[in-house]
Amino acid sequence: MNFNQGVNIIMLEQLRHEVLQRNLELPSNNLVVWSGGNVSGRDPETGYVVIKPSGVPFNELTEDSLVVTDIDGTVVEGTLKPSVDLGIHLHLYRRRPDVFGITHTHQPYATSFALRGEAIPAALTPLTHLIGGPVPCTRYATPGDEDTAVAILEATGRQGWVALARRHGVFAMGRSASESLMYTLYLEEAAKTIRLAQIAGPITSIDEREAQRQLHWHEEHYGQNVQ
Ligand SMILES: O=C(CO)[C@@H](O)[C@H](O)COP(=O)(O)O
Repeated sequence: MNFNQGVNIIMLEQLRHEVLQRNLELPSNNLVVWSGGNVSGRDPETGYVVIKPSGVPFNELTEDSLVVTDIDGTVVEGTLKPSVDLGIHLHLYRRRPDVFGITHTHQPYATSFALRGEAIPAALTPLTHLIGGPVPCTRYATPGDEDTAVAILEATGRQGWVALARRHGVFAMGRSASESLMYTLYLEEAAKTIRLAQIAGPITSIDEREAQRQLHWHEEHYGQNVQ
């Protein structure tokens, strides 16, 4: 075994661990039930993608049950059939070199907007800090079909991270599997708060320039990895 192979194996082990943990956080955060939804991650060195197997309930998932494929969908490791949404994940990875993790959920509050074909308005922090504008809703695409990825990219443009798939759920991209999950969690919190506020009456969005100002402020000041 040469050194490079050793590094790759360690990196994929780390990625497997991260992808398993993020998948397990889908049902524990009420973003999906049973075996719905999925998380994947892309290894920056090999370009391989680690994804959940199809139809396996989350309480039966293990690191060994995850499937590793190349960017064309050829299985390079794993004995189970990959997620039915693999083609959507791979299409997004091919078109977005900055994306290294994808989370797909059926989270109820955000999906209530997707069902109505409505964007989630940029109405409050922390969503505005993270997204800096409304979360768009795609045109209809058949669930599971790669066309869903085409519709997502139409809605997000080249830089957006999150879209509502019409009559389906949420797809979030990130610089890692963990970051993509984070977007879905903050999105669900915001969607729930907006739905609760809407019971009392209509709500308004934050002004576009102020939402962008919040996004940039957050990038410059929030967390430990800033000056
Ligand atoms: O919404 C869909 C079907 O498009 C999926 O999210 C399924 O709910 C989960 O599929 P697997 O990842 O288990 O194949």
